[in-house]
Amino acid sequence: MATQRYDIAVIGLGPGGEHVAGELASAGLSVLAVDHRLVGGECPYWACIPSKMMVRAATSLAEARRVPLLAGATAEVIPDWSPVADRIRDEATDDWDDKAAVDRLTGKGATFVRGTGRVVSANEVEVDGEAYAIGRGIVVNTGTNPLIPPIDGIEDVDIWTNRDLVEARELPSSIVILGGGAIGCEFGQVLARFGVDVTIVESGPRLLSNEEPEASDRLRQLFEDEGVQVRLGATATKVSASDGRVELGLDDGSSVTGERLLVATGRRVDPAAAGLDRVGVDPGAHAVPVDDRCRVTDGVWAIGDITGKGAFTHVSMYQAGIVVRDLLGQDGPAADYRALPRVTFTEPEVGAVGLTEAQARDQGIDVRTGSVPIAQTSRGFIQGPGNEGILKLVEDAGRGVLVGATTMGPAGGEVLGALSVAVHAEVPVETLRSMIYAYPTFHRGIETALGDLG
Ligand SMILES: Cc1cc2nc3c(=O)[nH]c(=O)nc-3n(C[C@H](O)[C@H](O)[C@H](O)COP(=O)(O)OP(=O)(O)OC[C@H]3O[C@@H](n4cnc5c(N)ncnc54)[C@H](O)[C@@H]3O)c2cc1C
Ligand SMILES: NC(=O)c1ccc[n+]([C@@H]2O[C@H](COP(=O)([O-])OP(=O)(O)OC[C@H]3O[C@@H](n4cnc5c(N)ncnc54)[C@H](O)[C@@H]3O)[C@@H](O)[C@H]2O)c1
Repeated sequence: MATQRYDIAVIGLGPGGEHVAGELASAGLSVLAVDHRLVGGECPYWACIPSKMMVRAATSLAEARRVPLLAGATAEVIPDWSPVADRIRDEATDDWDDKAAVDRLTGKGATFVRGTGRVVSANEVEVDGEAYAIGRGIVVNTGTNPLIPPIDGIEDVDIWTNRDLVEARELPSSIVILGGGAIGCEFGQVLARFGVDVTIVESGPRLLSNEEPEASDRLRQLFEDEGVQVRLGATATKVSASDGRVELGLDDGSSVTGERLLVATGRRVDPAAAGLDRVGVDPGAHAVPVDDRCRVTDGVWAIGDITGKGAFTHVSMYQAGIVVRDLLGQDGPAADYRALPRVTFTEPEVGAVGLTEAQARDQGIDVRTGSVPIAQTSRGFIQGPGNEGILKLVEDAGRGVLVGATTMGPAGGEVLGALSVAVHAEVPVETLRSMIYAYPTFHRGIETALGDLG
């Protein structure tokens, strides 16, 4: 029997859950906010922020190595992981202490409980066995955990996930990375630039398989030029460890070895762990079904990676805003994922929004594409070393609007901004063609790619 009552329970305080709890408490509702680890979730402590600090450091090494090509001589650039590890501890994670975040949340009036929460019904939750009656709504933002594939021998090997690498004080001399998605590519390039011998093993035919093949192919080439070994279409059949090395056997009979094995093969959603099976969600679901207000059922909302709408912090925050409005009875647009932006922070950055060419064709859209290699633009020419990339547009020719774009190149994630507006607002291609694009910018490549649509 629940003796304590709240208007709202937020189970899991990833970026979106923390926002929902804070906003609703500030609006005067009584809010029970629950997390069994750190307030803020994966993003600030083991994901976006520390990984982008690593990228920042690795990019500075790459730029220093370009000095002889552009600006004279440098003393030898000697990579050292200590400043990165220190920055992650001191500036990003406060040594994995969330006191500041907890204070911020409770300062807004929420009650924070550190524990494992579970939905019991649409008006009751449980935290470590303690029951709470919930009057107005339960919001679930429990995120994901690294997915460990069932490879023969893997349970006997001390594998790394993103969490181990982010916490590492020292780097191994060599590493095998299983998975060539966003995590594998970002970390793989960082580690290679710090002198680690990196092998990426990807079971699919290309890196960043959700993005345009042109981007994947360029990235693979660049990685190989930097000394990263890329094994595509390779399935791991067994793994073992001995003498301080991990050996991964592959389906073609070959094997790869490294001091460490980093598993980056996607994420696992566990609806039942959050009690969502109690309100009708299939416990084996790979994503929690939600409507366009992120409702699972009457009285229960879900946001973030578990909804399968894009495992990004900006999706979690976007959905949080929708749920806050819904719970406060305010008007506002429903969720619309047509112009979902994403950026993989390799160098060059791979920015993308909306549909790829293949996805647009699969939807039966009358597709026209236009593209330009960044090196062929004025700014790319000026940039010289490090100017690799491509800008590609996907047009719905029937409607004369862009439905997708890829901005791979220096500052690719920033160039993406203009094209996110174009896709989101369905700006007519003719209007985009009539604009003035500043010279010589990277985004001016958009004009050239528009001219190439055909
Ligand atoms: C290495 C890496 C790099 C990334 N880089 C980027 C990036 O650059 N940009 C970007 O947009 N995204 C990035 N992401 C993805 C991003 O981290 C997630 O999309 C983001 O954290 C949002 O997740 P979420 O809202 O689902 O919750 P999460 O951040 O996963 O947080 C969920 C919270 O719920 C808690 N929890 C779980 N179960 C329970 C329970 N039963 N009871 C109580 N608490 C519970 C957990 O302790 C956790 O604090 C990256 C991910 C990784 C792994
Ligand atoms: N910059 C960013 O926004 C950013 C950065 C990192 C992670 N993320 C988010 O985190 C999520 C998880 O990242 P991720 O890289 O783990 O997942 P992912 O889904 O992006 O990539 C996983 C890759 O592993 C491969 N794979 C799966 N099983 C395999 C196996 N047994 N052997 C070899 N390869 C295998 C898949 O084919 C896929 O290419 C991403 O979906 C992304 O949304 C975002």
